Amino acid sequence: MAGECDVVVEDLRPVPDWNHLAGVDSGEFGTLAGYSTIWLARAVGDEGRVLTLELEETIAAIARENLERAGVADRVDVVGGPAAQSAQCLADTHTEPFDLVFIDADKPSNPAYLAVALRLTRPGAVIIVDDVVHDGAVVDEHSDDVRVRGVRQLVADIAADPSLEATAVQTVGVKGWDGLLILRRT
Ligand SMILES: C[S@@+](CC[C@H](N)C(=O)[O-])C[C@H]1O[C@@H](n2cnc3c(N)ncnc32)[C@H](O)[C@@H]1O
Repeated sequence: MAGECDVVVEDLRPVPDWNHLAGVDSGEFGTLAGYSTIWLARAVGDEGRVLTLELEETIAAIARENLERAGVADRVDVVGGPAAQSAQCLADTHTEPFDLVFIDADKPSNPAYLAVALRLTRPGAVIIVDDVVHDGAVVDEHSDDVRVRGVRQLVADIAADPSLEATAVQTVGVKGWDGLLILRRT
């Protein structure tokens, strides 16, 4: 690997060899303690793989422990570092596409995550983005909330891409972390 990928691969841990993957594979932006990762890992089954990207190495370590406890660590790779950079490295160096991507990291980066997720998936794949309603704040086109602006740009990018079908679903939330966007590559 060369250039920016050196930082991810050498400073953190090796990006796994995704060329061996078979069956259903999922990617995740934003791991935290691994709660959603465990659901993804159970969903992909014995033959599937999950790659999850987490900025903070200390948090990634907690997620790995939880994945061990849940009995799914053998099918998950937690990669520490900035998700956009790690995903870009994967897109540049591996061809194996994901069947499903879950985007749930820093919200201002949502447009960048969508762009690289499209490089890591093939037609028919599903991409899910969490927290896209923000208690209704996303309808305010003048909002200076960077999370809202990230979601609004994401939605605009999706609307401008005729190869994508998407819908947003409201969910119940009390802290402004609500709403799911589900999109499918046609
Ligand atoms: C909402 S939490 C993820 C929750 C998790 N997906 C779940 O549902 O259980 C967001 C996570 O994204 C991580 N994060 C924030 N900025 C990031 C970045 N630039 N790259 C990767 N991860 C990032 C945070 O450290 C945090 O752990």
